Amino acid sequence: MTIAQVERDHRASIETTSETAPSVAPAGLRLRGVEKTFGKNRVLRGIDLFVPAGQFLAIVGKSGCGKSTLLRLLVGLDQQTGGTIAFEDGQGQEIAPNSRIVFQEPRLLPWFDVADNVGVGLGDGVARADARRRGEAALAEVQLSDKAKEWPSRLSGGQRQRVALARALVSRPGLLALDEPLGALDALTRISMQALLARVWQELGFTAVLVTHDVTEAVHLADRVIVLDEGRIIRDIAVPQPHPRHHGDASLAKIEGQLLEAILGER
Ligand SMILES: Nc1ncnc2c1ncn2[C@@H]1O[C@H](COP(=O)(O)OP(=O)(O)OP(=O)(O)O)[C@@H](O)[C@H]1O
Repeated sequence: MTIAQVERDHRASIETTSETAPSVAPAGLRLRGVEKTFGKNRVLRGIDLFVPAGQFLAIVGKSGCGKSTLLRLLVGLDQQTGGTIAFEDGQGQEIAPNSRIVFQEPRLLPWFDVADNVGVGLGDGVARADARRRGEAALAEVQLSDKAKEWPSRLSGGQRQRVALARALVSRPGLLALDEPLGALDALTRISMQALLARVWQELGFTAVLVTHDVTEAVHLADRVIVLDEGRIIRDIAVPQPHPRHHGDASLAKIEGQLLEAILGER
């Protein structure tokens, strides 16, 4: 990978769709008839969806059903070919959201230490010392203060992903999009990262949209799960259980079963 590619990917992960000052208001989402085609490939087919401000939504579905495409539209990394996407605060007033995305790969800059990697999540226009100070504060939120002066190459995969999460959180996003953020981690690290994600979501109150292949992860984290199939929403299931949730909980297992049936087309 060239330096230019690393910088481009990194920029994508800190890019904001907002043209105004960053907002801390959680962003509700309202999608009407959203379509996305690539050439002749109609990937999203008329998505209608309302996500209240502050909700934790998970999107599951078979490989290639359009999950990542939908997520990229939500954070403005790509444009829909039809329909509308609007954002609103908890009172229903339209807002320009401060959106961030975390990818499966942390996409850290190898020539910056950990605190500076987090600080660049604030974008241009923030003094380096201020960005570093706020970066250190965000590192505390992901319990990584002791690694502030470390190089990314010296961290474990789970620690790197916590840095990527801190870089997304440092600007206090109203919408946090998560594209398989735990997909490359081992099972135990995944479980501790799930607990961390649930905690920061509860503490900071942003709207979260998680794309995952793992229905156990979806029901463990989200308070609502939608199933995409060939670019359409075919199931929309609430997960009302309070946090913290426990792996092995029977009521969560039942919802998992319903989701798997929907994904596998058994009903
Ligand atoms: N930039 C692009 N150009 C052309 N086709 C694309 C592009 N991005 C996605 N697609 C196509 O859109 C479809 C959906 O892709 P997407 O990545 O959204 O699926 P997904 O559900 O996230 O899959 P996975 O679970 O395997 O990551 C696929 O057929 C893919 O080839």
